Amino acid sequence: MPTTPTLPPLLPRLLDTLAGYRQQGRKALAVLLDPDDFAADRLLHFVALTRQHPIDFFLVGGSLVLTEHQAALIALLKAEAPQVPVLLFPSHALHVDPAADGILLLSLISGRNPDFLIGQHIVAAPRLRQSGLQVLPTGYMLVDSGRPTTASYISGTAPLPHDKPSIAAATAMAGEQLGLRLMYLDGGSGAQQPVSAAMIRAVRQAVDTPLIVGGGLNTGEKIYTALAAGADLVVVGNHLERTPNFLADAVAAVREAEHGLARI
Ligand SMILES: CC(C)=CCC/C(C)=C/CC/C(C)=C/CC/C(C)=C/COP(=O)(O)OP(=O)(O)O
Ligand SMILES: O=P(O)(O)OC[C@@H](O)CO
Ligand SMILES: [Mg+2]
Repeated sequence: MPTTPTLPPLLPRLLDTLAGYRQQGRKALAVLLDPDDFAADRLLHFVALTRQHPIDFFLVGGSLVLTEHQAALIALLKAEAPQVPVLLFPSHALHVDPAADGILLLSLISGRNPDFLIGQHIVAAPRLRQSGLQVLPTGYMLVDSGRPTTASYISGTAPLPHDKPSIAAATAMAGEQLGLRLMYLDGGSGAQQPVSAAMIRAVRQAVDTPLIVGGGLNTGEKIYTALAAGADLVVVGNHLERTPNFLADAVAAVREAEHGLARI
């Protein structure tokens, strides 16, 4: 007798977890690892650090991504830190890998490039369905950070103006009305200046979804500011790649923001 295929749950567990953070005022930290900068010995050292200074998620992604690098990176994370969920942060339909736990299914709503709004998603959809990955539909907004970033260049889109919180708020509002469940404000990898507190506050007030903020968060102060302005989850990539010991400061800043302590 043919079996009825089981459809994935409407609200995946990871999305539930993030929505829960928002309701409980819990703040979270994700570390972005770029598969193309994969070096097993450095990674092992970094994962050991995360045992002393626990993080909430690993994000795995980059603008190019050679498949075997991504697979090796996920395998290492699953072997060494099985308790930390691994979320794909893809820039292309080719980057779907069922070995991760979930995927930030980004729709680049700050841009006007149909391929990154819906095109890549159509190509990825059957493989995503088959993969069993938890799908987290995410409104992805690139924000001008003073210079072109890899993501703005690769996507061929103009980022949101840095000093226009109201445009970011309306963009997020439209994304939420279209059914997106997370919002991600990103200054872009290696941003010169992070997304402003005013913009984070405006988006926070405009939507009810959990809010992710990343790009150029390279001091505890910047992390604290982003969280205090309303981010639920901050993402740190480049600075931790270069300076793994920054993890202690990053985790401390997240805990301070969570407890509403004033920074000295
Ligand atoms: C539907 C699927 C599966 C994919 C499409 C996903 C979309 C729409 C992506 C939005 C646009 C985009 C190109 C995002 C890039 C996100 C990313 C992985 C940034 C990290 O950039 P790096 O390549 O690490 O930058 P650097 O290494 O140069 O600092
Ligand atoms: O590498 P950084 O600048 O920390 O940025 C992380 C992430 O938000 C990039 O998309
Ligand atoms: Mg990178």
